[in-house]
Amino acid sequence: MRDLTPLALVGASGWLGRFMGPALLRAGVVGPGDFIGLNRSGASEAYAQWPGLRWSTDPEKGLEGAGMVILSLRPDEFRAAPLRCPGALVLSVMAGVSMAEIRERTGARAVVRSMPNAAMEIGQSFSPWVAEAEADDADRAMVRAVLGASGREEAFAREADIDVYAAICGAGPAWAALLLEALAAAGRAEGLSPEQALAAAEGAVVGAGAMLAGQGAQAGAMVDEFIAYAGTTAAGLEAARAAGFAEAVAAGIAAGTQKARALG
Ligand SMILES: NC(=O)C1=CN([C@@H]2O[C@H](COP(=O)(O)OP(=O)(O)OC[C@H]3O[C@@H](n4cnc5c(N)ncnc54)[C@H](O)[C@@H]3O)[C@@H](O)[C@H]2O)C=CC1
Ligand SMILES: O=C(O)[C@@H]1CCC=N1
Repeated sequence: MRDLTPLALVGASGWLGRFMGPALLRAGVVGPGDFIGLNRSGASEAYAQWPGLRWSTDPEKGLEGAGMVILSLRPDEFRAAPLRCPGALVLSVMAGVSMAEIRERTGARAVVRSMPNAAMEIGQSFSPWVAEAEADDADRAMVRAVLGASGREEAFAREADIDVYAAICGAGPAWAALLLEALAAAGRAEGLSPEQALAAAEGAVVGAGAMLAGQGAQAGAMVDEFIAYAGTTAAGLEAARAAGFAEAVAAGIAAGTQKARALG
């Protein structure tokens, strides 16, 4: 079977990388001897429990012989650096950089794109991914293992959809934070102290998030049930709808999707 090691993580000390790398090592997806961390600023503290890891600031040397390369750097950084890794399986988490461009710039054997999110920090990212036809079963299994070490992964078919995934899933924690913050601000406006408002908003968002796990298909029915109840929740939901709640979210997702498309 083809050897996908060593695995090189470019951007290993970045926002996502410093959680993704340690998660891979903890889960044993790769052994410490088969991991190469690449980062311009060197090793992050997040890797302190693996003192013998191979680190490089030089992509030319760091990527030499890599069986798999994860690209977790920003699109403009990717475009500015020579990141050649001919023959490697490349998994990119970059927004907006197409498979075709990644293949051309890296010389990859096969390219996979994913859109994880910052919940990688707690091993709770939802990470949809799409693979080129060139990726074989072993490549796909490795991608599942890599992304699965930081949460839940799910394959999808059309690369074009990844820009929408960027707007919804990539930004996932930001959307929940925005809702929490808006709830807290509204609580303050209704007379709660800042502390009370934050505790109330956090409690509502966190508890609801846990309750909705695996229940996405029921969300519409749940809203209908609350509306039919005709109590305080219904009053709130109806006023928010009338004020353009759905339109505001749709505008946000359209803008995020557009931005991802424009990066390409
Ligand atoms: N932060 C997030 O919530 C999400 C980010 N993404 C995508 O993930 C990618 C990485 O994002 P972040 O971790 O937020 O970025 P970041 O800016 O925190 O990390 C990128 C790291 O790559 C390093 N780097 C840049 N060029 C390099 C090079 N040539 N060689 C070695 N290291 C290099 C930088 O020093 C930095 O530490 C981006 O393309 C972004 O679109 C996707 C989903 C969510
Ligand atoms: O905000 C960003 O550009 C990155 C990519 C998708 C989510 N976060």
